[in-house]
Amino acid sequence: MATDFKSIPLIDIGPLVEKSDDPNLAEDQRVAEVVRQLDKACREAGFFYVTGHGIPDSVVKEIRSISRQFFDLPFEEKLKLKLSAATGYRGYQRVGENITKGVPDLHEAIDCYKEIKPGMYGDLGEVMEGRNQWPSDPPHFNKLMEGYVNRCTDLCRKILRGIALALGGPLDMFEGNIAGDPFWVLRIIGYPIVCHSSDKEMPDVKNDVGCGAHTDYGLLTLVNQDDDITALQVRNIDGEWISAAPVPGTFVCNIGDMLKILTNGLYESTLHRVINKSAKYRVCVAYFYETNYDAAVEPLDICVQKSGGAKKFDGAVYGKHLVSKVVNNFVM
Ligand SMILES: N=C(N)NCCCC[C@H](N)C(=O)O
Ligand SMILES: O=C(O)CCC(=O)C(=O)O
Ligand SMILES: [Fe+2]
Repeated sequence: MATDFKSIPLIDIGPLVEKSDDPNLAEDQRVAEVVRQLDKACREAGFFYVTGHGIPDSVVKEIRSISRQFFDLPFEEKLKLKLSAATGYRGYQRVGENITKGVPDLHEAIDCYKEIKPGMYGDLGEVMEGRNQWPSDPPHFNKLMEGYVNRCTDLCRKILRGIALALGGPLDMFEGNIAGDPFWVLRIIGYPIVCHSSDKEMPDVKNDVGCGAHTDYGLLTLVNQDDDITALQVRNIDGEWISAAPVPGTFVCNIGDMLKILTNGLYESTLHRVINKSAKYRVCVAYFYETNYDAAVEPLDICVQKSGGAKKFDGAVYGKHLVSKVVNNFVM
């Protein structure tokens, strides 16, 4: 459960990352300390920074800088990648096109999802079927992002092995039917500065909130945010908004709805929002590590036992949860 946390903890997960494929992981004292910190952070805030993650800073920065290059393009160029139901909701959305709780958000973005081939998941997958739409310039945009997705996938699998231990379960607790074949989402997001009125990219956006309060949908999110702008805010149990100010070299990592269900609420998917009050356009690339697309997610027995013995949440099929969000996320 979220608490009245006032700041977001920072965890050096180096020992876990180095040893994550070692079958004796659980016996390592440095790993045990990381696991203890993960448990505390997940219980208290559902948000934490990670260092020692092993993804080179040069890669993390390049991902943001080529994203910024894309957002700098003329609107007409960006529109060539326009997202629609026909593209499987993959591609570019202009400022104000994404809505959160009925209000248009002050951000533009490219949404990408793991490929779903026609018929792969039957009716469950149909809405999300399609291939991603990548900018053609710079030519290596696609390769760079795909490489980044692979690194993030690998990192999240390792963090989840730590979380499995934190919950007192076996190392592979989230593999197999849960996330042995994890789905992923990548959102490349730009948050304009708040001001001007008659920009054609922002027809009717009277809102100055970059992204309204929401929870993420899957297991774990990795936020790669600009180093010099504080905009992401996390809500604590008293309703206070705690800033996740950038800490260079780290990712902000947070828990999604599927991990809340699996843990029977021991860990919560914490509400967060984004407000860019700075004088600079903000770039963020958010990677979402999800369960298998067709996973039927239910509270894990071990977590039910640890939380009083009663199931607090109904089960959910991840793909259904995603589709129910995605089809309501856009005004098009
Ligand atoms: N895949 C994820 N988590 N995307 C987060 C987007 C949050 C905003 C969205 N309009 C909403 O209301 O959910
Ligand atoms: O821009 C950010 O810092 C976070 C974005 C976010 O919460 C999301 O896309 O789900
Ligand atoms: Fe989010």
